[in-house]
Amino acid sequence: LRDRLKQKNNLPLPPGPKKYPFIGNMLSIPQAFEWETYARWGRECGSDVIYLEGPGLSLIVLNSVKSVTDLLDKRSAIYSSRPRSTMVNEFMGLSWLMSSLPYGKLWMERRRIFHQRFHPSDSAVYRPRQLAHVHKMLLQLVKTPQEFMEHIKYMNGGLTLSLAYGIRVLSKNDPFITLSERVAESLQSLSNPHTFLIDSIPLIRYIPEYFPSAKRMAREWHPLAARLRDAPFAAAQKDIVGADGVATPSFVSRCLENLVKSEDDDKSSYEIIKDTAGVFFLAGSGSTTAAIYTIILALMQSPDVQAKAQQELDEIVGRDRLPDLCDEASLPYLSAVIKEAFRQEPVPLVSLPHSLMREDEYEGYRIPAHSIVLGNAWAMLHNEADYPNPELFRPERFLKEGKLNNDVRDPIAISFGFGRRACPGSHIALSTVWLTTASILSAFTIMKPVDSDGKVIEPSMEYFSGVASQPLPFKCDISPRHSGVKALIRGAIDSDGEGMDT
Ligand code: HEM
Repeated sequence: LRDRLKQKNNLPLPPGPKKYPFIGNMLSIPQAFEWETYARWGRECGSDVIYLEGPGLSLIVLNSVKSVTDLLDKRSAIYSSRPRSTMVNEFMGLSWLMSSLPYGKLWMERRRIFHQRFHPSDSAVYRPRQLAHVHKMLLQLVKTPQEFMEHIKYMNGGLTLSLAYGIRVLSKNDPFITLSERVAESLQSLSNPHTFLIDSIPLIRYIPEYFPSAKRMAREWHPLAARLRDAPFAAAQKDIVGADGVATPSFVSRCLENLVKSEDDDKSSYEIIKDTAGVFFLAGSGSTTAAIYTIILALMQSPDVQAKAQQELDEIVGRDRLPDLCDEASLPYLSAVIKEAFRQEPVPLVSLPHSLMREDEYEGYRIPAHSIVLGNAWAMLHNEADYPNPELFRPERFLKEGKLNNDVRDPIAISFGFGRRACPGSHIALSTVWLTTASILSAFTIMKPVDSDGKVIEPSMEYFSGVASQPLPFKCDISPRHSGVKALIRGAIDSDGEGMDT
């Protein structure tokens, strides 16, 4: 063993951009849109695995599907921890969040209960509520189409709150939605190495005054994170023991019922349920909303793509009903549109940071223990070899003879992360994205708005640079495709009826 370790220690580190004494690469890593720089450095070094360093920090960026599969998937037993973060755990008070827990018992307990209660095969639990929330959102689009971004955000927030806690949101200014938005904002910088650098200075936790921004974070974000975990859980518990004793079924209600049945009164069981519901709510709404905004923007920019998707919907679904999840397999063009949107603008451009649990060796390079490992989804999804002319929005690249072409790499397999830490909510996210896109396209036309002089207003196409990539607010003209749209939506809402409560 000693010989082997010695051998590994003699191996070179993977290549990377020029490093300076003491500070390594820290001055050259951009504060924003770093995925494009990582991809360029990879090309310049002729390697899909690059190494960057800073004081107390070693960072590995994986720019190819091969390296991600070899390391994060096949060696996930050692690549599945998360870096310990003073920023997230102590300043922000998010040490309970499953997505930042290190690999180990606490993470496994939470991940297990998530899978048990939201198993992909269990769509009967969430499908009725997805339909009900999407239909409600469609009606809002008829009434105030200019507020489409707000309606989509409320639909996703309402759906996750309903599934996790059985809580119904207010149609405006909902305190829980505002809370989750603020906590999500605080997490936006999480995959940028500058955040890790602050984490890598061990004394920082004792001197928060030294960093004014850290002090502000500690003061503002800590109570918000605690409220996010406690307040909706308390509301759900109150509902369960409410006046009529009838609670809306939810993740929390089912888990608590189970505890009562099993007479398991252990405090830690409550904590696991509370933490898991909290991460479901926080991780579930923002990223799905971001994906839908991207699709709407792409469809507005490509009227010909939109027209083809609508033609397919008219042929298969018709105009007498709204789409349902069971239509998905019959609508390959629409599936290709969604794949192309995930490819062109992946929601997390760089996956959440993984942490290597012990030293490793890959293709003749040494990967130091505790390295932070980032999968650069943007580089993989903009790779010319898999996706020629990657800058173009072209759903046809996924089709052959009118069917989905399985020979083209599926962007969905890259967009939701890797190995044991891959997104556990991907099936809910994908079905919500699909149903929302199909329903909006079947009922509405999305166009660029015009100003008072009749001039088309072009979107800036600018994106917010953070963990979840989302277009900056943009305007769009959404109008019903035919005169029967409102009645169709009202009919769907009437038949959902209990959907809100199943
Ligand atoms: C379009 C929407 C979504 C995208 C693109 C997305 C993507 C991701 C990615 C890339 C990761 C990190 C994976 C890694 O570390 O390799 C992740 C983690 C996670 N996601 Fe999602 N996600 C989405 C929606 C959701 C939804 C709807 C939920 C919950 C219902 C959810 C729950 C989680 C959780 C709990 C984690 C942390 C997993 C862990 O650390 O073990 N996500 N997601």
